[in-house]
Amino acid sequence: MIGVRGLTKRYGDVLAVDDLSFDVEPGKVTGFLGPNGAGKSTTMRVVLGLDRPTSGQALVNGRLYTAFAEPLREVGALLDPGAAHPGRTGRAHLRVAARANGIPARRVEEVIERVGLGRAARRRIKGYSLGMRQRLGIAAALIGDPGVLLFDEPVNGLDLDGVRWIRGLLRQLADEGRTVLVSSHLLSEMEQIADRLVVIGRGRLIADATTEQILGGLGRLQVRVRSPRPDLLLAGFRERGLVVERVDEHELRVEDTTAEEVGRLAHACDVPLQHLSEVRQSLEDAYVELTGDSVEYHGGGGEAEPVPAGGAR
Ligand SMILES: Nc1ncnc2c1ncn2[C@@H]1O[C@H](COP(=O)(O)OP(=O)(O)OP(=O)(O)O)[C@@H](O)[C@H]1O
Repeated sequence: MIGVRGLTKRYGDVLAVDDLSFDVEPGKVTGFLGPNGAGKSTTMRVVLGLDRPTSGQALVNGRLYTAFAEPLREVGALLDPGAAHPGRTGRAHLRVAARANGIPARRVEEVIERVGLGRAARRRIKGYSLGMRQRLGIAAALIGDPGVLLFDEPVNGLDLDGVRWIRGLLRQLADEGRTVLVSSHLLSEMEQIADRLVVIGRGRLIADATTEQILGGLGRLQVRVRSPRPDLLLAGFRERGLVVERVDEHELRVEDTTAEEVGRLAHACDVPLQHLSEVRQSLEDAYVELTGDSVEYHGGGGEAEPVPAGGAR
């Protein structure tokens, strides 16, 4: 169990995490979703005692990380897969971590097997592919058999096999009753992995619910309508409080309604239609809209421009 309470973290002028509160429960994969710079890594670092909060706190099983005598037995984390000493073998790297935490050496062999590192464990880390480094990082996270696990962007840069393997592993770890928090900036990835989602932007909580609830609330229905008299339709729809946008000379897009409703209104306005269809906004578009005001930088074709306070786009 992880409990984040009123967590705020400032780095000088940068407010990385802003009064953030959420819980991560055992037995589920919880996705920690947000655009780049949203504050996911900072939050994870505070949970792991690697950064001090400016205010508020993050507890693991009701205690501060720094209060654990043998923290690797409580919490395991994959933060930076490049952190291992390149001259060591994978096995030696894991043995050092085990010894430092009073964990028996046989556990090293168990985790090597669990992550499928196999014979690569005998080789020096500098020769590892990204996928092997990732497996080694996960082996290190699992070494103390912890009940709480944090993975920061674990599928970044992996090929499809690696991505599938990580998905399967996260599911198994949750099914074993562990608390699993996994961060990503990709909704499409989280959709396939997470039971619950904690969505943040600019350090603030945007949504905290089951993946199903969040996805169900995204992707609004829009109606495309073509007519030789779009001006009349536009005025008629707006009069009835509908949100309408002009797509081109003859086509309008009406938000949050149904084709039936639009057809009825067009008939009431006595305007002929040439086309009427319902389109669901894509989840990616909806996610960008949801977190849009909170994105730290928006690409503007050339140099990225910082967004002024207030989040104007
Ligand atoms: N040590 C630091 N010093 C100064 N600013 C920092 C530091 N660490 C993070 N930040 C800033 O805090 C904000 C949140 O960063 P963080 O890395 O937590 O976001 P993130 O959601 O993990 O993003 P990403 O997906 O890009 O890793 C950013 O504006 C970042 O530049």
